[in-house]
Order: sequence, then structure tokens, then C-alpha cells
Amino acid sequence: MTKDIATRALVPEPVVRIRDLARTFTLKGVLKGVNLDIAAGEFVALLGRSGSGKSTLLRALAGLDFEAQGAGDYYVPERTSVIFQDARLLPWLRLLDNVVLGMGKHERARGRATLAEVGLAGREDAWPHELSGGEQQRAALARALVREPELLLADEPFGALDALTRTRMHDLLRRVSDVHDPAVLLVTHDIDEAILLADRIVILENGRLSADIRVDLPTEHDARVVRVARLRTELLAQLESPAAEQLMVEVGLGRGPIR
Ligand SMILES: Nc1ncnc2c1ncn2[C@@H]1O[C@H](COP(=O)(O)OP(=O)(O)OP(=O)(O)O)[C@@H](O)[C@H]1O
Repeated sequence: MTKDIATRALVPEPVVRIRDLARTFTLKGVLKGVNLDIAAGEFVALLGRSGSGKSTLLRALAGLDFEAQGAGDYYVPERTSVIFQDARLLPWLRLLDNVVLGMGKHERARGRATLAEVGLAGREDAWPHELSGGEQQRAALARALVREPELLLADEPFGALDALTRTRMHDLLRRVSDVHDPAVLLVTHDIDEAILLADRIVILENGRLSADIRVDLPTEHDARVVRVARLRTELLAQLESPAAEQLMVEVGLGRGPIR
């Protein structure tokens, strides 16, 4: 009992706690009992092969899927913002109105400041169609951040951008997440993006999280290069091994599912 209280005092409560999250689509179990805690301000990247259920998990956390079931001690903060691959700005609203949509009039100043923070100062009155894809994603990020979320959910937000814009968005996301310090769950296909941005990388496989790896990049250049290369190899192996094994089984060379 005493030990329990002492432990709790030392380890802060996570802002996100997922227990036994399950989701089935017409008999197909996509999420089969996902468990994940995310600490305040922690940046977690979620990797997984196509169709592994990453978007399904994110939608469940965003409260967009009423049929996803968790169990027991399960919570997500009320102040949660979401960004997607497309910016989803409303075409009939100017940029600032998009950013502060649903907020009080007195929040316009904060909306302006947040637009400036993402590099869109002076563009408050622009229409969404006047912006490039990268600028639209900046605006989507501003709309997410102006609400000071405790949790930012991001579903491949840079997937549709060209390489240079993507790199700039990485810098921006890192900068703003240092300032606003939300917990972040970033769904990505890009191993390098995950290593560059995240404190922790988790992999979704067969409906459960199969890996949970702390990134911990050293500051010293050479040590950092070595660590990045190791992580990349490890993550690639983790992502590819089930597919490789399945293929071996199919051609009659594998160990099979039993042993
Ligand atoms: N609304 C739905 N109805 C039926 N099946 C669905 C639905 N949404 C997702 N699925 C199925 O659930 C599985 C996981 O889909 P999901 O989009 O979560 O995967 P993902 O890991 O995000 O994939 P990708 O990396 O390709 O975006 C897929 O097999 C998909 O066909």
C-alpha cells in the first residue's frame, strides 16, 4: 500500500491510457487488444504495415469511432486535436476563421499569433484554395494548436507533401511541439520521420502493439549516426519480418504458424 502511493508520487499519470482496445469490421479483428500509455508531452510515432489498423487506432482515440471498445482504466484527454493527410479546411471560410472556428471572438488574437507561429503571418484573410498544400497543412496545424491540446493526433500529416516541404514541416512540428508540449501520436509510414521526430516508436501488427522502442538519440554526431542506422535496421526488420515469414510459409520453406 505504502509502496503503491510512493510509486504513484514518482511516476506521473499518463495523459493517454489505452487498455484492451478492440475493433472488428465485419468479423475481421483489426484491433485485438491494444495497450498503450503516453506521458504528458511525449512524442510517440506509430508504425505498421499498410492495413495494420493505424488509422483505425487513431480514429478510436479521436473519438470518431463509437464502435471501438476499450476496457478498464482507459482515458484520452478532452483537449485532443487531430490532423490528417489532407488539411480539411472549410473552403468558404478565410484562413483565420478556419483556425478559430467554434472558438470565442476574443480568441482571434491567439489565432493570428498561432498562424504567425506556423509561418502564415499576413495570410489571415486568404481563402484555403489560395494556399499551397504545405501551407494548408500549416493552417491545419495552427487550427490544432490554437486549442492548446494535451494530445495531438496526426494521421500521416505529411504524406502528400513533396520532400522539401516535408522536411520543413518536420522542423515546424518539432519546434511547435517543443513550445506547446502536447503529447503527440503520429501515424507514419516513414521510418526516418519516426526516428527524427519521436521519443518513442511503437509498431502495430496483427491487431496489437508488437514493439515499443525508445529513440534516445545521442547528441554527439557520430554516436547519433550509429544509433539512427541501428534503429532503422531494427525497425525495418520488425516491420518486414511477418511478411517475409508469411511468404516463406506460402512457398513451403517457413516454420509454419505452430512451432
Ligand atoms: N470502415 C471500415 N469498414 C470496413 N473495414 C475497414 C473500415 N476501416 C478500416 N477497415 C479495414 O481495417 C483494416 C485497417 O485499416 P486502417 O485504415 O486502420 O489501416 P492503416 O494501418 O491505417 O493502413 P494504411 O497504412 O494503408 O493507411 C483494413 O483492412 C481496412 O480494410
